[in-house]
Amino acid sequence: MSGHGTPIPMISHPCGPLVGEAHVPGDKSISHRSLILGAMCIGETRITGLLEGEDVLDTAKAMQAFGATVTNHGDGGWTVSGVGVGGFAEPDHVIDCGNSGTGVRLIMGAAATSPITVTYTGDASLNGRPMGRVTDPLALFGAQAVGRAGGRLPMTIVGARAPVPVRYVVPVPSAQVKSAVLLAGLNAPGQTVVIEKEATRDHTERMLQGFGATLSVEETDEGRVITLDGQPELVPQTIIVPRDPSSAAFPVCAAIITPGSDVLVPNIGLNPTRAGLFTTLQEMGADLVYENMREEGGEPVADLRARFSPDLKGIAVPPARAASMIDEYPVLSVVAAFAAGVTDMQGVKELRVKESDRIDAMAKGLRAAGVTVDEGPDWWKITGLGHGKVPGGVTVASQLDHRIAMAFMVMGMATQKPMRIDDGSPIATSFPIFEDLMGQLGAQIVRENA
Ligand SMILES: O=C(O)C1=C[C@@H](OP(=O)(O)O)[C@@H](O)[C@H](O)C1
Ligand SMILES: C=C(OP(=O)(O)O)C(=O)O
Repeated sequence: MSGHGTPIPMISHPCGPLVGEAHVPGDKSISHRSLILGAMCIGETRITGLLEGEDVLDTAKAMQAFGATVTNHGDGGWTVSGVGVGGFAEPDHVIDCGNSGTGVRLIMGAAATSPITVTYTGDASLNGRPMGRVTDPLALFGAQAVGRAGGRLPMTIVGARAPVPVRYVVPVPSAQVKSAVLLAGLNAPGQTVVIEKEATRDHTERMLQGFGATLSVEETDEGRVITLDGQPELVPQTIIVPRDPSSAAFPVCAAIITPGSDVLVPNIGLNPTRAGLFTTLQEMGADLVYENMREEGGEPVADLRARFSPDLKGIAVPPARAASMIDEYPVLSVVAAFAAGVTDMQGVKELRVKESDRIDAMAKGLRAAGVTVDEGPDWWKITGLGHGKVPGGVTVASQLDHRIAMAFMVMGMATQKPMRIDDGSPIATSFPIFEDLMGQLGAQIVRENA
């Protein structure tokens, strides 16, 4: 859906200890991919634990527009009856991906090597984000894109009639770009090769292999070289979506900064391409432990136990870790405000092209709340004030960005005065049960005018 309707202002009041279990929803990245790959098989893919957030529901609608049958059976159980690789029909309406960069970029890739013409749009946030990073490699396959200035949505892509395989070095660390190229490569003959200099989340590679594609990954001096054999017959799967580490970040960070807290977040995937925040928090001195470490579906999984951490210290976050925690910097910057000393985050220019410019959005709110933030094009530094010393007491613009909205709601749990956001409605894109879940732990988040 484009836009988020009426804004929902929310206030987070300083609260007592957060205690209990936090069952966060399914992984957003894996949910999108389950629907898209399910639509590219002949036969029925079964999915349990799908994230039923707006971003993923928009992808489900898009898959239907391409001819797949997507059915919600309740309780997170979904099926997708696909149309096969190269089987996408031309949609008879514009594909609206709402707020979702992942949704639109992966779908553009999946559709670009079929002989169909598709027009894409989104909300004001998505329509401001760069799409050239995807349409440039799609042009190499033979797809032609016409969008607004600067490669922005709304945009029409005329799919390649006779796609050719591609060898592409991804110029920015982006799993969305890598995935768009691999999904386009599915319907090109021969081998498509994607090279990434920095490893990004590898769900597409793992899931393509799981769906029966022939795909290899080689670590070379050039980077990670991913080779995909085109035009496979994908085989429908049964997928259990793990819980989202990027959503787990919010109750974990809230517990770490709120005195007396003890929160268990069960069943969180710790794929190394996603778990950078948790390592960073441990290096800052957080009382965060992995309990019940195990393997599920070939991925490391643990229950995360986070307790109030009185002796947090600022650290330099290694730039090489950025991709593995890219969506977690907003909430990390909140934790940094409660630490002693400086938290230095380098190599993070991708933060400036997310749902908002996340460095700018966080810096504005943190500064208004009494915290010193220094920033440059691809870095920022937070000078922490320590526990109990962060003033708060301000309203922040969430800028159609769910992670900004949730980060400031977490902050308000431990500031001296409440934190208010002008609009909490974007939270529903990735974490629709956020308010209830945090409320059950003891948070006091209230909707204004409710
Ligand atoms: O591939 C994915 O599922 C995602 C990749 C990341 O984006 P980029 O590829 O733009 O870094 C991340 O920020 C997004 O939330 C999900
Ligand atoms: C960046 C994000 O999502 P997307 O790019 O899919 O909009 C996110 O969820 O933090």
